Amino acid sequence: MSIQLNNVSYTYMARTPFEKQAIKNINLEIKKGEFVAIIGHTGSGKSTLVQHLNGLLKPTNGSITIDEIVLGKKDEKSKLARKKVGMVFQYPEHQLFEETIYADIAFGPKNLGLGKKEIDKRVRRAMNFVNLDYDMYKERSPFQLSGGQMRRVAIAGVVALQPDYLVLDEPAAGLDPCGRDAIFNKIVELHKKTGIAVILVSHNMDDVAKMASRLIVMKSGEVAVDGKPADVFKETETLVNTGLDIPQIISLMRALEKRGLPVNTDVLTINQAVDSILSALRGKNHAK
Ligand SMILES: Nc1ncnc2c1ncn2[C@@H]1O[C@H](COP(=O)(O)OP(=O)(O)OP(=O)(O)O)[C@@H](O)[C@H]1O
Repeated sequence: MSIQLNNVSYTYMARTPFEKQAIKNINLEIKKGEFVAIIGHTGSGKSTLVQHLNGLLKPTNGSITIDEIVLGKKDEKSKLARKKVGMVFQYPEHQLFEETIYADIAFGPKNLGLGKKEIDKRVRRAMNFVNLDYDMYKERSPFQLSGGQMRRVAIAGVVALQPDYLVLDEPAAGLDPCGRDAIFNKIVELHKKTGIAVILVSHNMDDVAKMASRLIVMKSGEVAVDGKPADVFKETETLVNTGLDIPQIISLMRALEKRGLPVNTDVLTINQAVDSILSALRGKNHAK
């Protein structure tokens, strides 16, 4: 079970004087259950790429399959396959439009043709998931909420669809550090609890290093590197050429290693770094 992109290219305003090729010859497979981050400089083609994953954009060349169903045909199978992919756009709160939070979250499940009982169950679960108290918030207008809360309602609306693949395009853009952490913790929790595949677009290496088990680095519309975070961060030259920084935690570990402390430079989290530094220091003390 996977989403496959076979030699996918996309050109905006094709065959006009303004045409712009945004992605070129992309071959990728994203399997069910993966946590993939797509990272790259602004304009590298990340948003264009992910808008292909649920058939929102149709490739100028190449093809996309979801669980072996080819997208783009107007048949029932293709429509059902697209519904397996939930999409949270940049600034999703701009897409809230119903009068109540309940109605906004229920909108997608209603469109799936689900019954009232099932819709209610999903709305409750989705609100609970994003930490919005059902009884307190269900009748409120989404437009009376803070930016972070509006964002949570928008994410709940996609979660309520119970997709197999969840695509999030910069879901924490514009939020303060607390809001960012809250959103990212929820995404990680959802992934762990349900096994949903997460495809997360980000500019920020530090954010994705902690969460994703695979990084896809985009440069000028192409995939520059694709692999496990620790392996991707070893491609320092490519990353620098791509305009990306390696995570600060890895820079720190490399600096310590250069100064003679035998630390593990593959660590991705603060806890791993602390453990590695402590054990390197203990080793040094033993050697004395
Ligand atoms: N609607 C559009 N019409 C014309 N060109 C576009 C359009 N959307 C994007 N582009 C161009 O396609 C290229 C890739 O854009 P895209 O938005 O996919 O990049 P991105 O990596 O997601 O950037 P960002 O991080 O800034 O969101 C850019 O050169 C951009 O200017």
